[in-house]
Amino acid sequence: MDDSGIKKQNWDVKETELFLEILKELDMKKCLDGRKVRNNKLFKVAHRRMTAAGYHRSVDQLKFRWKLLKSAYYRCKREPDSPAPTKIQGWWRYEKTMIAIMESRHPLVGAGVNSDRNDEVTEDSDGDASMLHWPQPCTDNSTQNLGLIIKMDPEVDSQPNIGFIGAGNMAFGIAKGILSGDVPPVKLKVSAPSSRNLGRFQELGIAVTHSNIELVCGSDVVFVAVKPHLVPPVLHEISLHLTHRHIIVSVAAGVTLATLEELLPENSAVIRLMPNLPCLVQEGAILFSRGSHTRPEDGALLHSLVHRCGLVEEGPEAWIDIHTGLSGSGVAFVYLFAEALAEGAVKMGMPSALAHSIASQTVLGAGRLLRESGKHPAQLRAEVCTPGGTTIYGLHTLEQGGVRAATMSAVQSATERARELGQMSAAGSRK
Ligand SMILES: NC(=O)C1=CN([C@@H]2O[C@H](COP(=O)(O)OP(=O)(O)OC[C@H]3O[C@@H](n4cnc5c(N)ncnc54)[C@H](O)[C@@H]3O)[C@@H](O)[C@H]2O)C=CC1
Ligand SMILES: O=C(O)[C@@H]1CCC=N1
Repeated sequence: MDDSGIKKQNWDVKETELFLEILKELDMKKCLDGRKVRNNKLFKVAHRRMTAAGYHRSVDQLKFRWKLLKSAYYRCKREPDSPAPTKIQGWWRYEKTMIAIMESRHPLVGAGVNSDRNDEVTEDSDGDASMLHWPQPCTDNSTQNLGLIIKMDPEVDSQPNIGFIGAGNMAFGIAKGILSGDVPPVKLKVSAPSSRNLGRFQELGIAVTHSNIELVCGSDVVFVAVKPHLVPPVLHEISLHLTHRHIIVSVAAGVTLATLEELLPENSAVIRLMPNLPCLVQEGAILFSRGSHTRPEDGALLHSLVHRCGLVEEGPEAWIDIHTGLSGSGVAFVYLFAEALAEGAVKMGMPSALAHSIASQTVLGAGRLLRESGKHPAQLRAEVCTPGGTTIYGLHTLEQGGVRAATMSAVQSATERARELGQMSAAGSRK
C-alpha cells in the first residue's frame, strides 16, 4: 500500500499507454514548467482520467511512474545503441510516445523558471521545460497559456473548450444541445465573419469572435459548421494553428474524412459528424465516424459532449451520407408531410392555425410512439386501421400517389447529392 491506501500493483501495458496518452493530450510539453503546484494539477487531472478509465492509482504513484519513464527515456537517449536495462518492463512499447512527449520540449534555460528539483530523477536534467521557451503555434499566447492552466485545474475546470466555426442553424442546434448537458456556456465560443447570427449565441452566454484563428487557439474540440464548399478555405486558414490537442469535428454534408485529413496537418484527429436540426430541442439524430488518427476516447469525449442533442451513434463512414439523406434532410421531408397534412385539413374547412398545430402534434406523437414502443411502423399503422374505416381509405390514396416510392427516392436523391458534394469538396481540396 502507498500513503493513499491504494494497493501497489505492477503497471500493465494498457495502463501505461493510457497514462502516456493522457499526459500527451494534456499538452505536458507546454504545461510542465517545473512549478510544483502546476505539476500537481496536471497529475491530479491524469489521476481523475485514469480513475474514470478504471485504473486506480494515486497522484504520487502517477508521479513515480512518470519519473521512471523519464529515467528510461534519458538512459536510452544517452546510450542509443546499447541502452542499459530500464526499470520499465517492455520499455520499447512506450519509447515512441515518450519521444513524442519529451522531444517536443525545450531544455530548461536561464532564470525565471522555478524548477522543482524534488520532482526529478538523476537522469532528468531538464526539470520539465519552461513554456516560456516553447514556440506557440497560436498567436494569442497569453490566453493560450491561461487556457491550458485553467484546463489543467480540476477544481476550476477539466472540461474541454469547444469552438464552433460558423454561427448558422446547425452550430446553434448543437451548441444548445451541448449546453443542455452539464457544459457551462463559458466553455463554448463561436466564430463567424459577420455579427448577423452571433446575437443568439451571446444570449446563451456563449463568447463570440470574428477570428477563426482566435477560436481555434482557445479550443480543444472545434466544430466546423460552415457550408461544405467553405470547408477547404476554412481548414486552410486554421491549419497552422492546430496542435495534437485539437479534435476537429466537421458537420459539413458530403465532406469525407479523407478530404478533411488531406486538408489538415498530418495526423490530425478528425471526426465527421452528421446532425440534424432537432438537436435544437434535444431530439436530434446524430451519426459520427472517426478519422484514422483518432482514438476511441476521442469518440467517447464527443459522445459525452453531444449526447444531450438526442440519439447519438457511431458508425462506419459509408453510412454518413445515407444518414444525411435519411435524417439530416429527412426532417425536411417530414415537415413537407406535416405541411401537406395541415393543408388537407384547411381544404376541408379547418382554420389554418389549428390545422398546423394539430399536424405538428400528430407528427410529434406518431414519432414518439414509434420510438418508445419499439414497434415496426407497419405494425403501428395496422393498429390505426379499422377494416373498412377511414385510415385504410386515406392510405390507399397515399399509395396511389406514390408517397412511399417518392419518399424512398427522396432519401436516395439526398444521399447521392451528399456523395456529389463530397466529390466536389475533394476536388476543391486538391486545387
Ligand atoms: N441545417 C441543417 O439542418 C444541417 C446542416 N448540416 C451541415 O451544417 C453545415 C452548416 O449548415 P447551416 O448551419 O445550415 O448553414 P448556415 O448558412 O445557417 O450557417 C453557416 C455559417 O457559417 C458562417 N461562415 C461563412 N463563412 C465563414 C468563414 N469563413 N468562417 C467562419 N464562419 C463562416 C456563416 O456566417 C454562417 O453563420 C453545412 O455544412 C451543412 O451541410 C448538417 C446537417 C443538417
Ligand atoms: O441540405 C443540406 O445540405 C444540409 C445537410 C443535411 C441537412 N441540411
